Amino acid sequence: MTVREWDTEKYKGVFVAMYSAYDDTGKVSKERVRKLARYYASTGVKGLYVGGSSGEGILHSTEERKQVLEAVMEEVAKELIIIVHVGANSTKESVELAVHAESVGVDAISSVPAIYYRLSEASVERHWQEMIDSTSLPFIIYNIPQTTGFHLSQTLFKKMARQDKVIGIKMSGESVFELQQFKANAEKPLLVYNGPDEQYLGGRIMGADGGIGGTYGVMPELFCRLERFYREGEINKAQQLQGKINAIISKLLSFPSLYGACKAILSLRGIETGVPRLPLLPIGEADSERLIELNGEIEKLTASYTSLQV
Ligand SMILES: CC(=O)N[C@@H]([C@@H](O)[C@H](O)[C@H](O)CO)[C@@H](O)CC(=O)C(=O)O
Repeated sequence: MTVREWDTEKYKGVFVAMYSAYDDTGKVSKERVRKLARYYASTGVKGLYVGGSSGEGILHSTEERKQVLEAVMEEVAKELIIIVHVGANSTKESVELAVHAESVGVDAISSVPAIYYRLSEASVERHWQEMIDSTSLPFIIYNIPQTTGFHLSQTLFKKMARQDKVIGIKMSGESVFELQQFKANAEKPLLVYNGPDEQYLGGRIMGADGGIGGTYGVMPELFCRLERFYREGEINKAQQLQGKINAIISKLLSFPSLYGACKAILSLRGIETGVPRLPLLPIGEADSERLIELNGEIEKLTASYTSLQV
């Protein structure tokens, strides 16, 4: 069998886990999705991760997930690398989304294990395998044990990673040791993405090839700067910037919902994405002053770092 060589370079770097975009009645708005994607295309990020946790994919109908992806592809497919999360509770729906993703030309598909049922490794393996076999696209495992409850073992990971089409893992668990182990245990060069935005630098130092994160969405230029510091070996500067980013993330996490806060910040910048879908909470009036202040802080920090780019 010929081993297919993927251009893994194109998958390395900063990927925004893109938020959902709804109209004012809560329906998915293709127009707003396009506007959000266009904004990210202007910031220097490598690509987008569509329909993941930050994208609320799991709260959307299959049709809505297709609509979101189509809007993204229509707007930025030529400029950004697009990875789409196709994981759903049933394998059947996940496969349908994977096939659709291939038909619109994404660069890779990705999936969490199915949630709700306490699944065996064999079950998760089969779930992923059906998706992998349904397209000719590369596949990126999405490991996020704190939300799915599924702890991916190195054994299953190793087995999955032997396949040509499995090119990477998005490691949203918090252990950078485990992240490093995924990299070390793959029997081929394999992409590892840092998941926790608070330790982007830590993940990179321990072997990640880039990151996929939700809070990048309100400060994409800062994560691009952090990536650049790391690539240029400016570790002290990178450490300082990571500290400043973390102060912002802590404030974002102090609101009733992280996505609500991020979406409200985008709205302050004229990018409307609506409020998150329940049960994720919106941000109330009482928090608006604090949000304006935080947005100002992010913009000031971004300006101070982008002025460094000559
Ligand atoms: C557990 C969790 O949700 N982690 C987030 C982070 O971006 C996270 O929101 C951030 O580090 C703030 O804690 C990402 O790893 C998830 C992600 O990329 C996604 O939206 O799919």
